Amino acid sequence: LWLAARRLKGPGVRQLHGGGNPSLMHGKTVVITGANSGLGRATAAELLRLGARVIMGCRDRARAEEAAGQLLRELRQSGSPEPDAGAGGELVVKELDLASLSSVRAFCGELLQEESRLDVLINNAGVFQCPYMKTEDGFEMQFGVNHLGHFLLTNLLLGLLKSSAPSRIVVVSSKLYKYGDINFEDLNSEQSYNKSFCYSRSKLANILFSRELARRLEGTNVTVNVLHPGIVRTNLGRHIHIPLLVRPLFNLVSWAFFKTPLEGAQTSIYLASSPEVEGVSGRYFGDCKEEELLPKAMDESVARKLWDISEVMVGMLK
Ligand SMILES: NC(=O)C1=CN([C@@H]2O[C@H](COP(=O)(O)OP(=O)(O)OC[C@H]3O[C@@H](n4cnc5c(N)ncnc54)[C@H](OP(=O)(O)O)[C@@H]3O)[C@@H](O)[C@H]2O)C=CC1
Ligand SMILES: CC1=C(/C=C/C(C)=C/C=C/C(C)=C/C=O)C(C)(C)CCC1
Repeated sequence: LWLAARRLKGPGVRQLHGGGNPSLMHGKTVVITGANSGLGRATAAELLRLGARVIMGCRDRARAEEAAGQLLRELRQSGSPEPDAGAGGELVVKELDLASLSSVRAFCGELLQEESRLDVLINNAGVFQCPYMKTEDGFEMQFGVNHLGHFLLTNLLLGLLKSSAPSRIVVVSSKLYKYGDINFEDLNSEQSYNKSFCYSRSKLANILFSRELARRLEGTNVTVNVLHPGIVRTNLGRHIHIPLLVRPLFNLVSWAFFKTPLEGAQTSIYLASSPEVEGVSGRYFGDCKEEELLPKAMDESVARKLWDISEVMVGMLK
C-alpha cells in the first residue's frame, strides 16, 4: 500500500515543465536521437505538444513509425490542436543508426538538404551494458553509439545549428559517469571488457564532449548542456538478465521507485525549451537544476585529447 501510495502521489520534485505555453516551440525544428522509446519518445511527445517540428532519428523505421503514430494519436486524444493546423507541431521519421558512421553521414546529408534550420539537437539514444559487440566501424558498441556516433552527428550538424542560432544542443548522460575513466590506451576494450565500466566511460565521454564543445562554441549563440535523467523505467535495461521468477519483484520495485519516462524527460525538455536557460552553456543538470561534477568530468586536457582522438576515429581527420 505504501508503494502504491508513493507512486500515485505523482511526480513531486519531478515537476513537469513546459505545460503552460503550447506555442513555446512553434517554428522550431528539433532532432532527437532514439526518439522511438523511453526518454526520447517522451521528449518528442512533449516538444511536439509545444509546437515543434520534431525529427525522430531512429535506427528501426518500423518501430519509429509505430511510435510516431502513437504519439499523434495521444496528442489528438489529449485535445491538443491538430499538428500542422496552424498550431505548429510536426513529426518526421528519419533513419539513423549511430552504430554506423555511414548511416550518420547519410542522415546528416539528407537533413542538410531538406531542412533550412535546426534549433535543437538532443543526443539521447543510448545502449546500456550490452555484451561485447562492435559497431559497423569496429568500435566497442557503448562507446561507439553513446559517444562516437553522436560526436560525428553533432559535428556534421554544427553548421546548420550555427546558422539557426540561437540554438541548443542537449546531451543525455548519466550519474554513472562517476564510475568511468577515459582509458585512452584501450578505447575499443580489446584488452578487457567490463560492460558497466564501458557504459560509465561512454557517459563520462558525453560530459567531456559537451564541455569541450561548449568551449569551442563560445560566442556563437549555440549552447550545449548535459544532463542526467535519474533512474527511469524504460527499455534501457534490455541487456540485463533477470531470472523469470524474480522479474515480478523487479517490476514492482521499478514501478515504485523509478521515474516514468515523462518524469525522466523533464530535464531534456527544460534544456531544449525553457527561456530560463537561454544563453546558459557547458553546464550539467539533473531535475532541471544545475549540479556539480566530479573533477574528472571537468578535466580540460582529457576533454581536448578525447576530442582529438574522436575526430580521428570517426574519420573527420585522416
Ligand atoms: N533509463 C534510465 O534510467 C537512464 C537513462 N539514461 C540515458 O537516457 C538515454 C535514453 O535511454 P532510455 O530512454 O532510458 O532507453 P531506451 O532503451 O528506452 O531508449 C534508447 C533509445 O536509443 C536507441 N538506440 C540504441 N542504439 C541505437 C543506435 N545504434 N542507433 C540509433 N538509436 C539507437 C534505441 O532504439 P531501439 O528502440 O531501436 O533499440 C532507443 O530508441 C540513454 O542515453 C541512456 O544512457 C541515463 C541514465 C538513466
Ligand atoms: C524496468 C525494469 C528494468 C529496467 C532497468 C533500467 C531502465 C535500467 C536503468 C539503468 C540506468 C539507471 C542507467 C543509468 O545510466 C529491469 C531492471 C531490467 C528489470 C525490471 C524492470
